[in-house]
Amino acid sequence: MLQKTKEEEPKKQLPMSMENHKMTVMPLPKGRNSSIQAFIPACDSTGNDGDNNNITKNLPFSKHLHFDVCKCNTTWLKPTTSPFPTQRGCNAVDPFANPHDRNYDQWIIQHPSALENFKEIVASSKGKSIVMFLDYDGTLSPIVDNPDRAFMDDEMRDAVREVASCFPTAIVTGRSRDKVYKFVKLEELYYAGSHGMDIQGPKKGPKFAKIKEKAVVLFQPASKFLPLIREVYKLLVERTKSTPGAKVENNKFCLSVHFRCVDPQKWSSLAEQVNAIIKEYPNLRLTRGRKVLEIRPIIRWDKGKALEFLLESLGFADLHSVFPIYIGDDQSDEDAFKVLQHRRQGAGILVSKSPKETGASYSLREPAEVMKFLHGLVESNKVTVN
Ligand SMILES: O=P(O)(O)OC[C@H]1O[C@H](O[C@H]2O[C@H](CO)[C@@H](O)[C@H](O)[C@H]2O)[C@H](O)[C@@H](O)[C@@H]1O
Repeated sequence: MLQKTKEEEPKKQLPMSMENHKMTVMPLPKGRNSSIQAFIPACDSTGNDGDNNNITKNLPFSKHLHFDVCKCNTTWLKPTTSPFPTQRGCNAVDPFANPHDRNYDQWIIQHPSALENFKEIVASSKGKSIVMFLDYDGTLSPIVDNPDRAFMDDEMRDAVREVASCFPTAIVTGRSRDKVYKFVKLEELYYAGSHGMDIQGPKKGPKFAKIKEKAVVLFQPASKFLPLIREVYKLLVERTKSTPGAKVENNKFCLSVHFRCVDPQKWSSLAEQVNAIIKEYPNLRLTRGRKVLEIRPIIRWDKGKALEFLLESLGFADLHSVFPIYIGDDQSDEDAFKVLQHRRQGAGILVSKSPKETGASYSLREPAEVMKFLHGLVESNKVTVN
């Protein structure tokens, strides 16, 4: 049964153009069991760790060819011209590789390394203003068992600080804004917490000429859901406490139920518990991340909408003069990749070591590569400026 939901319009003090952004109702998964299954990740035969639920084998090559930057079909035959050495060298397919590697090798042709194609990305951004969007978990910090200890190291912080000194930079995360700020600790950034439902501009005034000072003070399109979220948080804590390892995280406008430390035999019953609660609340919906179930208000506001909102608020609505770069690792980041695909603008970069169905044009394997990429951008900006 498709759940009938009320269409919720965020109350706005929005830029005029945002008023045209239609909210659409997200259909919830059909049927009890199918919805539960939809949220239970399974390890695949290639030995992936179960985070990557969208692993697809033998992806059709034409599926995600919405590249803003030129990606000639034959570039993979050439050795890399990137200044960055990578683990995999060039992208040529090895016909004798084992099936898992072959899947990766095919996938990487569609989503080539942002490091190996660094010059291409920079060339595409030439004459345009880069705006950086960075997810947090799995992108700036490694995935760890305890979400309260997902610290970002100082080297990464320096890299983000430097990038933010060159380009407007936003952290876009499922975490609460306060919590991610405690991890990142940089005042000069934009923060979009709770999957973009809690946006705040930099505490330190941005120095970019084009940006109106404090263009975004605070934007919280889901604020009226706050009492509901608090209520459901308590319920979830109460009802999941019998499942060892389960952890409920309050992300202010959304909630996370972590099952990374839960015995896989108990994943299904945990998902049933969560699902049963969500069924009682038609104004909430369930999505899935890396070993986490995410409970959010029904409004169609996500990381993609947050990206559009920030671009417009920053005065960067003009498609031709702006080059947004979005880096993220999780399912929720796909909403932002889709926006870039749709606008045929900028570059979406997925952080993943294994093939995943994605709307991102490029890939990076892990946070360490994200850091190299950020350093590269800073260096290339110095060359441009000087
Ligand atoms: O949008 P993000 O910044 O990627 O946030 C998505 C979720 O990230 C966090 O959970 C993930 O990272 C944890 C720490 O490494 C890990 O233990 C967990 O399994 C991952 O799903 C965060 O704790 C969640 O609330 C966010 O929804």
